[in-house]
Amino acid sequence: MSDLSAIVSPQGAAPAAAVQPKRPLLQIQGLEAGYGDVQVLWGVDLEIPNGEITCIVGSNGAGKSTLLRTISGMVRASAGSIRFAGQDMTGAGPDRMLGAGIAHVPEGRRLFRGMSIRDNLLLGAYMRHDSRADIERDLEFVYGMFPILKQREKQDATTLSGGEQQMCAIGRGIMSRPQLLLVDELSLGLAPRAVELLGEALLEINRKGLTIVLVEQDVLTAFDLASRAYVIETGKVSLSGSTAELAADPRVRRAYMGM
Ligand SMILES: Nc1ncnc2c1ncn2[C@@H]1O[C@H](COP(=O)(O)OP(=O)(O)OP(=O)(O)O)[C@@H](O)[C@H]1O
Repeated sequence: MSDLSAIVSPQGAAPAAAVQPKRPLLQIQGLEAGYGDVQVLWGVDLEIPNGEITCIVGSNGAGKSTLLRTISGMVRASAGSIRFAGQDMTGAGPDRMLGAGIAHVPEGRRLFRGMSIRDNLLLGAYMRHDSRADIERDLEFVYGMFPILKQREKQDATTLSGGEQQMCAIGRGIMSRPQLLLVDELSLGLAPRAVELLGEALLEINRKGLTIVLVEQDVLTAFDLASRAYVIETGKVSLSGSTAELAADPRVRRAYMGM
């Protein structure tokens, strides 16, 4: 496998080993956002520590995907602030967010039909200005992580199984050399074995220094992977803490873990 410190440190930032685990990479304050006249997020405060996996859980329609879309600039905030890697990014659109180091793996994967796996992966690198050799090296890193993608690289990406499409979508995110990877619904519609493989891959890239925010309906999967969690209810943060604390909280167990 190639050296991921190069992938997760796009602007010459400190390599993984030097990352301070508790320093917030992303800070959100009073975030409000929605679609037209429909407000979805109501004053969300969030801190994502550098080097960790943080999960966001909550019921259907709570606003989890909207929160990720607002962080990656696809939905514009109507109030509040977004600070990423020490810079004020409030109001930035998707290209600026991606350029700053935020990659978004959207719900439903959204791979491009009629395009090969390789070309879908290369699309993730479209904002990069570094050499072809660097991009090829990162492609080999993704192929090392998910060998099935290499074996099928010329195949139309949308003919892959759901789990393989999720690998391709995560790989496309990694191809932008992010500092922060947002993953919306890792496990939705996938077989348990696929979820296990994808979870192992996320843990591995996190161990190499990549900070991850995971939106996940399956709270047990989310708590297995993440060290911290936020619970979102009707567009507001209702609870937050370590996943160990929240997994022991009767409110979380009753509402989200069926216990
Ligand atoms: N593109 C859109 N246009 C208008 N309303 C939207 C749009 N996307 C989401 N919504 C609405 O915003 C609210 C929050 O949706 P969102 O997808 O963020 O929730 P979620 O917590 O991710 O839920 P789910 O797990 O069901 O996707 C819902 O009421 C939803 O109908």
